Amino acid sequence: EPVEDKRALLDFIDNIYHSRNLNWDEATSVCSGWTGITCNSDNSRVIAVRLPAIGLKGRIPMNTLGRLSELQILSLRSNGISGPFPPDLLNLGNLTGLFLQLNHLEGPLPLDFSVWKNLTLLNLSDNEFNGSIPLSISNLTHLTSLNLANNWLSGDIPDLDIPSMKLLNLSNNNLTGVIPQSLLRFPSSSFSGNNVSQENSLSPVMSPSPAIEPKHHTLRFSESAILGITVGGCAVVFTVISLLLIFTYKKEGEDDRKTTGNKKPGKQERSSKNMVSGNQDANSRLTFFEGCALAFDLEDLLRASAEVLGKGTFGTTYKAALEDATVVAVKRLKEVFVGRKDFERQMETVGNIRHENVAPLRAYYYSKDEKLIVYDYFDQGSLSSLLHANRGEKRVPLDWEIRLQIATGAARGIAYIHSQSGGKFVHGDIKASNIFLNSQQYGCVSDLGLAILMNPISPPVMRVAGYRAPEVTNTKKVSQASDVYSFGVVLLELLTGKSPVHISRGEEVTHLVRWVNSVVREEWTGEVFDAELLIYPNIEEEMVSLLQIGLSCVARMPEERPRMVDVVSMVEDIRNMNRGSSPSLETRSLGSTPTFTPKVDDIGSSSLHI
Ligand SMILES: Nc1ncnc2c1ncn2[C@@H]1O[C@H](COP(=O)(O)OP(=O)(O)OP(=O)(O)O)[C@@H](O)[C@H]1O
Repeated sequence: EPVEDKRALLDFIDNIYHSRNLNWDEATSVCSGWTGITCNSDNSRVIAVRLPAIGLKGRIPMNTLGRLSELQILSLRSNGISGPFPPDLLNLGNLTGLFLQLNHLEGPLPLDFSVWKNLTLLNLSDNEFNGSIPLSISNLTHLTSLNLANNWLSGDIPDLDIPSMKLLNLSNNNLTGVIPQSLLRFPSSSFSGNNVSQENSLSPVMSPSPAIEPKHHTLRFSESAILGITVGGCAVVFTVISLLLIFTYKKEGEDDRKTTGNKKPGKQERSSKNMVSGNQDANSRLTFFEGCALAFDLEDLLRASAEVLGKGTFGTTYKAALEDATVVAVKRLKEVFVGRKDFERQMETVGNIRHENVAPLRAYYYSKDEKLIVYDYFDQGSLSSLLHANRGEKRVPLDWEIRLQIATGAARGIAYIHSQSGGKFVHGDIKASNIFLNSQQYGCVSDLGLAILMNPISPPVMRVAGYRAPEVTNTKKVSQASDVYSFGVVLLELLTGKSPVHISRGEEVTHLVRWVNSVVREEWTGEVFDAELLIYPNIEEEMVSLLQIGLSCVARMPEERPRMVDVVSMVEDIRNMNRGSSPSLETRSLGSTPTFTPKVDDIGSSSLHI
């Protein structure tokens, strides 16, 4: 526990106004989930403070943050910090990233930037800084990105000859004179909104730039173009999250411009963005859940690099990489059926569900045009991709141990979900693409509670239909029993390696539940298991046990399915049973499940023969 750093942080937060509550409790460890705080690997020092859009107002108190001498990243963007450049920050000699954009800082920039010799990312844009750009910035030999746009900086642009610099934005200031030769590799947009020229330079025409364009420039794509890309299922990296929000911004920005006569367009855009991302406008902001260590705002999402992960029933999901290296999954919901109140109520319920086998909902955003939800990003992919992707030569088999852990974890997660809201909560969309691996490599369920927000008459696509219980004819009819059915299909998928609806023998479409039932009836049980599993010794009995559980879950009549808590103990018993004495394979039948006996009519009375 870095006691000194903790004290410094408490001194900081106790002495500055902030409208969003933080979970910085003196009684808890600063390194164990304090919002926006990251410690080093042995928890001896705080190395990152990220507090964007928490409604900070006023000056940064003296002798507070400056005591965090090992700090590498400081992000206080999108707040209402005012006054001169905080002198305290000059003590942070180990900073690699400093993000103070979108505040109300004023006066000159610090004269000597050499104190931050390790700085790679510097963003002081969208403030009210004036005076000239200090030449000492050129001493920052590791700098890769410099953004001073939308300030009131004046005078000549100094010769910032920094070979590592890939991104430069000095636009919308009052800079004059000639662009130095060393900066001509950057696009003209880096200097727009100033009174600068390229005259007198050796090359009269801008040379093609090897530098990366600032990401927010991609805002000029049209929504329809992006939707086209999305529908095309393209997985190339785009800066598209920004586009999800552009209409909201555009509208407000336009209104702003109509009502003010300011000739600095950048600043007007800024204020409209602030209104959306700040905390004042309760109607359109990202709402975070208690205990969430993530700290970013819409502004950050706007700038994020985003990759389309896939398009599902409820919308499109993106992997968004924020400037500070935080990676999240953002789901853009389409056709939300309910109004704001119901949506928020459901989000609050879901957001407060915390269990190691339930993917935590981190934040949501609701406006008339956009509904977004933010989750942690799971970098191993979903159970669906683990099972079905790369079935060719490059395939890494999903071993039995992990499959059993996925089943156990997901079952526990669903059982926990069912215990919420007075034992009435329904997931509504259990399927392999909504199950991920948690840090212990157990299953973890995501996307809970979305089904009832969506249009109840949307027809299920075939992929989804395979998981849907027979009685669910529209999304309003989902129930805990239908979750159990869907989980049963997931178990069958885990065991067979086959999708719930798959093509077999050429064109013929096979429904997994029917296929497994018929193979079992024919007493060819051994045929159902994924060939990948057959290489593991001594797991037949466990596979058969899991198959029994799966088949009991997919019973046709809802009342004949086990409850999820029973499923959990049955799945857990598979391992317990194996450790103790267990009946031999020959003597076990489908009807011998310890805690639940499925009806013979549904699954047949035949013994399982391998
Ligand atoms: N938090 C996440 N981390 C990593 N990948 C994710 C995350 N959430 C979703 N995905 C993946 O993104 C893709 C699209 O997900 P999405 O939830 O939009 O659709 P789906 O799960 O296929 O269908 P549905 O919308 O019906 O649940 C899927 O492959 C899913 O596994």
